[in-house]
Amino acid sequence: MITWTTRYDASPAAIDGMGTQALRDAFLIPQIFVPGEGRFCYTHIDRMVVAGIVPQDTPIAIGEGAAVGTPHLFDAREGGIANLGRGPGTVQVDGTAFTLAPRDILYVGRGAQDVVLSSADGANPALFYLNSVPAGADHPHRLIPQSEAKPLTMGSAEKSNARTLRMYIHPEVAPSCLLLMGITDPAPGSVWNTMPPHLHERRMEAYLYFDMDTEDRVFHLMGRPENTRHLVVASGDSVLSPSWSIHMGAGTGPYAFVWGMTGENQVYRDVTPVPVKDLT
Ligand SMILES: O=C(O)C(=O)C[C@H](O)C(=O)CO
Repeated sequence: MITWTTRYDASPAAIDGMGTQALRDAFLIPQIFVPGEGRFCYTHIDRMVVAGIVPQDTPIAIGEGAAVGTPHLFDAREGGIANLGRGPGTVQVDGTAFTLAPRDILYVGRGAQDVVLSSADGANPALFYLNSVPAGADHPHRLIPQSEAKPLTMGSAEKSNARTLRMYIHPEVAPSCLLLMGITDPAPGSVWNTMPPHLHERRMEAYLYFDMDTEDRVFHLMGRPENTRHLVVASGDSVLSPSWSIHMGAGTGPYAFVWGMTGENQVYRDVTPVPVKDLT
């Protein structure tokens, strides 16, 4: 079964009037992985589609495009599909099979029609996570194993923010039209991600937190630098970060997250860092 929800964009001023639930309804996509289902969210934030797909014994086809107004989902879009489960899974794109080990990402180029996802073992299913954005150019489908991603080490243990960020869909690794996608792992004992917090006015971003203990939470910070809010996030929750919002988070235990971006450019360092002392 595939279900779709929608999120409209919100302005920086809108968060002034939002209580906790309104904030969550606008910026959080809760529990995206449901066994046997595909949960899709059409966001009006740069029209990114965010989805979790968990095939068990039956493959799940996601190529149909009614929800985006084209015959097929990828007629005018590209996408990245990460396997965040513990077991392998396969994505068939127009008859070509790509097998994704845990932490591999498949780039699906514009024009794909039949896209069918399956798990090798329904009892230990692949957890497929999709970011899809409008595309104006064709790039070939490409499997990016974790070993081919470009790692960047950032932060320090002294500041509790040492972490490894791996770029998968990025011009230096696997070209795309405007999608960027990667996975960040805080080092053991480090809790903070995305330090220093920053804005990138020319790109939106979606986070998907995963590999967390059921008891743990990440406190994800968002909002304008002078007007911050927080979202309490569990494993399998996705957070939408409009271009006007800072983003950073701290976890109560180990976690990882997938980041996906789109917008005007693919310049990862086109960001405006905000010193922590300037946040209020
Ligand atoms: O921990 C980090 O730093 C990140 O992963 C940063 C994200 O990639 C990001 O926010 C990019 O703008």
